[in-house]
Amino acid sequence: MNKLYVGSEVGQLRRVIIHRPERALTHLTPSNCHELLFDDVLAVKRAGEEHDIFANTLREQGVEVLLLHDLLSETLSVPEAREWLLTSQISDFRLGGVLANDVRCFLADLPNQELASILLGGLSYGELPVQSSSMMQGVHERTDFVIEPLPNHLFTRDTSCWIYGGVSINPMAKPARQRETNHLRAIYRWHPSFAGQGFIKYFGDEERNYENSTIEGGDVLVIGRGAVLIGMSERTTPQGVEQLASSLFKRDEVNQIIAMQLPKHRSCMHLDTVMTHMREDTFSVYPEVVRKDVQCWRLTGDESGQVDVKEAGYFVTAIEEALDVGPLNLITTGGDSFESEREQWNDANNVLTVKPGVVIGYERNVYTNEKYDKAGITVLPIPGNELGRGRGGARCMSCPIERDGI
Ligand SMILES: NC(=O)NCCC[C@H](N)C(=O)O
Repeated sequence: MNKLYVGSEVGQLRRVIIHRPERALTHLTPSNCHELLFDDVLAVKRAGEEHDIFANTLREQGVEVLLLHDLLSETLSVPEAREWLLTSQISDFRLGGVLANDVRCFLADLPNQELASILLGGLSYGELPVQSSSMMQGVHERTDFVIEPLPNHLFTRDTSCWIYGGVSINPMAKPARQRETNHLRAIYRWHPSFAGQGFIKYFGDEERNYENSTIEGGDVLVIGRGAVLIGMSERTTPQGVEQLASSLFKRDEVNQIIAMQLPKHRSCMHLDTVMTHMREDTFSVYPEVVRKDVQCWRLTGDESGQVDVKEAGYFVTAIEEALDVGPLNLITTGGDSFESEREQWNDANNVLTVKPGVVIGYERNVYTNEKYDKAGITVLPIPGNELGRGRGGARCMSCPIERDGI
């Protein structure tokens, strides 16, 4: 077993968790998709095929691919994990004691793969083969959910993120994603690839109300040399950043955090939708958002967990200093202003670097990909006409658990 460690954004990628979307997508409808943070319904079979191409592109680059569905099923074979997941995901507070108990009894008899599929993909009242005495069944339609689907598990980047020798298991900002976190808590606690592997859990492993301290991994860039770049976006709050920072400094895993303020818009819901790292001295940026005047702070601290915050001026200079490189090469979204706005929306800036200067990106972003090519960045193109409707690209769809430093 190799070490669980993510030393950068751009070093050789070695192992990654991704999620092939299946059952959850079959539950997406025009009436519920916006609440579930998708802009449209997807062609389910085609989305799976697109995802298979993504997975194979990673494998061809020598990356070991772990599938979230398999990890969850394997975790469910540990009796304590099964018990914990059934109690926490099908809680009495969520469904009322009577229905929760009936649903848990039904689920407890299912094989691991099938149970994982329902936990990830949801269960409607019409699909529940149990007649409960609970009032809940009486007051709900067949298409209402007993267990809400979690289609955004597709974006494994966000729910947990590895930073050097440990992981943050993230309290998510939006209700549609909050149940995802327990799946990752269970996997990291009980799955044999993780249990007892001696990695650090920086933040989010406790079952408690984290209130406003939310973090999502799309905002966290492990830029290397002990530095971390974090976006404070629609999802990640300054309170969340300070909590994570304190734990990172306490464990002595990080020497500085650069925190950037972002507008609270869906088009830039996470930092990685407007900025990704492609080579040690090269970033992709969407210039409409990643502007010179964004507010930026440098956080430092020590093993007491105390965090010191100072204004850091221009974020590019802060990154150059942290990495001891310069000047940084910023490749902006391609095309005229119409084209670049359209391509950013379709995740042209959200590429996954597999090794320095080699990235996976959606093939549809022709203007931006051309600019990458001209700058000497190799784009391994994947189709994303279906997957992209969830508003995430290759970086969003991957959770690296093992990657070299720079
Ligand atoms: N890192 C990312 O930007 N992830 C994409 C998340 C898309 C998802 N539909 C969401 O709204 O959370």
